[in-house]
Amino acid sequence: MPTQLSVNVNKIAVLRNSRGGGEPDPLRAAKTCIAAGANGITVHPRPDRRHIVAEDVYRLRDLCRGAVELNIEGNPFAPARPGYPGLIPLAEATRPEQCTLVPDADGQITSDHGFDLARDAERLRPLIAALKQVGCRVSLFIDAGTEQLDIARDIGADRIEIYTGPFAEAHAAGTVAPALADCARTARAAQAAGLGVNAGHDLSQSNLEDFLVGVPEVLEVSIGHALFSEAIYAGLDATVRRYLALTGAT
Ligand SMILES: CC(=O)[C@@H](O)[C@H](O)COP(=O)(O)O
Ligand SMILES: NCC(=O)COP(=O)(O)O
Repeated sequence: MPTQLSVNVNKIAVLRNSRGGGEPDPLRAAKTCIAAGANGITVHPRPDRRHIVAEDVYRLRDLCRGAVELNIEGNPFAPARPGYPGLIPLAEATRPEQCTLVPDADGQITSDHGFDLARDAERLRPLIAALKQVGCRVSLFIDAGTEQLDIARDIGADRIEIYTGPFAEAHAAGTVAPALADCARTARAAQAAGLGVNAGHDLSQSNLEDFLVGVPEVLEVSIGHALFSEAIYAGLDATVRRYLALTGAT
């Protein structure tokens, strides 16, 4: 079965929020991704509303329903606050096909580590049960190299998502072998425990093929930052030419 691609549209909302209007619209970007064949849409609404907000998630829910998987990421321990309902209430309201739980602290620039399963398991257990109750598949964000994946299965998780930031960094530095081996070992341990394996963070056209060759049977990758960076470069030439046609310079 080919690895499914879920496009993370956070970055479209970063650009939109920088001007305070409605453009670019994550919904329109998601529509284009789905029309191009993407298998899912990922969002990571953060309590500080820096990019995707709950209102986006409701609209994306309607767009994805019956078409592709909606994957909502977030810290299940982060409390609700004005403008942020909390991950579990948001999932209860929107019933995404998948929720990926990520242990992000407030104000982190981006996700940079997975759960400590031995420490976090008992707090996660009832939250995973609540998500399963509304029909979500539950995936836990996990560092490559993590042992004890039986714990993840025992508390009710369906999948893990391997945090691929260190792999991507090592790939760019030309020293990828140990990081890739860590990812492969963790994937095998998760699969042996009966869990599915997703992966994400800083995956790109430069490193994805090597990752998928080195780590077998990855069910889904979620990609945002690099995908939209690459899309800017891919579309820039044609866009400049269209403006020049409008100014009469060509
Ligand atoms: C969970 C994860 O891996 C992150 O990549 C995250 O979804 C990205 O979040 P930001 O777009 O806020 O950096
Ligand atoms: N779960 C990872 C994700 O959704 C996208 O991460 P990135 O490609 O924006 O680093």
